[in-house]
Amino acid sequence: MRAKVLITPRSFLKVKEQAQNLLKRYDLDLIYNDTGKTLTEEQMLKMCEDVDGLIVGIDPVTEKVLKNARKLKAISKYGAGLDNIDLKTARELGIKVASAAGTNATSVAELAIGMFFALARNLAKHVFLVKNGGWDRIQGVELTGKTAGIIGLGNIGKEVARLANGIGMRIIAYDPYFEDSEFLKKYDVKMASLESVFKEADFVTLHVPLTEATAKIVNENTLKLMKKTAYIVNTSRGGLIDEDALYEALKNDKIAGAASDVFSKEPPGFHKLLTLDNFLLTPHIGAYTAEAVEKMAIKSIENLVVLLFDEEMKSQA
Ligand SMILES: NC(=O)c1ccc[n+]([C@@H]2O[C@H](COP(=O)([O-])OP(=O)(O)OC[C@H]3O[C@@H](n4cnc5c(N)ncnc54)[C@H](O)[C@@H]3O)[C@@H](O)[C@H]2O)c1
Ligand SMILES: O=C(O)CC[C@@H](O)C(=O)O
Repeated sequence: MRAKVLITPRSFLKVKEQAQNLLKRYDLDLIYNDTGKTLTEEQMLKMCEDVDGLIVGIDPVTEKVLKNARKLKAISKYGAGLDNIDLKTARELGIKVASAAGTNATSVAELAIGMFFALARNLAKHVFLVKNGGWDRIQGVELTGKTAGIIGLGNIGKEVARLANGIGMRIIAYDPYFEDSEFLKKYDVKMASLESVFKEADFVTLHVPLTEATAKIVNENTLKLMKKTAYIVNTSRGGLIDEDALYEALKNDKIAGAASDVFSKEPPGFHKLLTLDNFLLTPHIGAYTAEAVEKMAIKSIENLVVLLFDEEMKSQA
């Protein structure tokens, strides 16, 4: 019987033809999410009910969804973060999971560095000001010579380090699992404690996965360690920040500003952070580039084939 695969990411539709071409040698029925939105748990429950494989974006793959998906054998993440998948239940049910980490590292790192520049030169405020008839100038700061504090030195964190090094920033990083001393030498990165990163960095940037250990890693206590002139950038997951504590720190000018691509609830709807002009935001666009979309699609397809058929993808030549 043909295996059925649900493909949920909205941006996957942009490379649908290429994906179908890659998969044409396999006996698969492909079903797409054509709602134009991230699926809810209710929708996932129904749509996963009779599928053998899943290529998933940030839609919720909860315990309830997994237990209801009786035929599901493989989940291939279209992207890096696995926090939307209940990995413990998947393991218990024998459902295999793979990540496409690395495929969007350049795109996310470029957005993080873009946010450094936008914060340093008040780009959003200046655009708004001039479009509203003003011509005032807000003094900015240079990035050259400033300290980038990278929390999580994986695929994205390393790209941020490479780019920050190119700009002439001093780089410190916290990642207890990092072991590549050659990389540290090449890009002049100094490993530091989490506390030192918060204390010393002019730009703290988050690149850890959302787990029990990292949830609210930015909180009242860690924000208190930061310099009044420092900025925080989050292109990882909303749950890494205690958003109430960030609001208080920004509102009371305890730190200079923050930029976030991600929120604990997406879309955030009305959120008090959105009322602050030292808070920049984007709607989870980190991986939304032509290049990353293609790489995520190809890698998630390759991973699915390995998980479902236990083989490397057959050459398309
Ligand atoms: N905004 C977006 O669209 C977007 C796109 C891609 C990834 N992301 C997020 O970025 C995260 C990182 O992606 P990646 O590709 O770099 O992942 P990765 O797995 O390559 O790197 C994660 C790094 O975090 C480190 N780490 C894990 N737990 C830690 C802890 N408790 N303290 C410090 N370091 C810890 C790991 O050692 C690893 O080096 C993803 O998990 C995802 O949540 C967001
Ligand atoms: O589906 C997307 O576009 C985002 C995926 C991204 O958050 C990731 O974890 O790689």
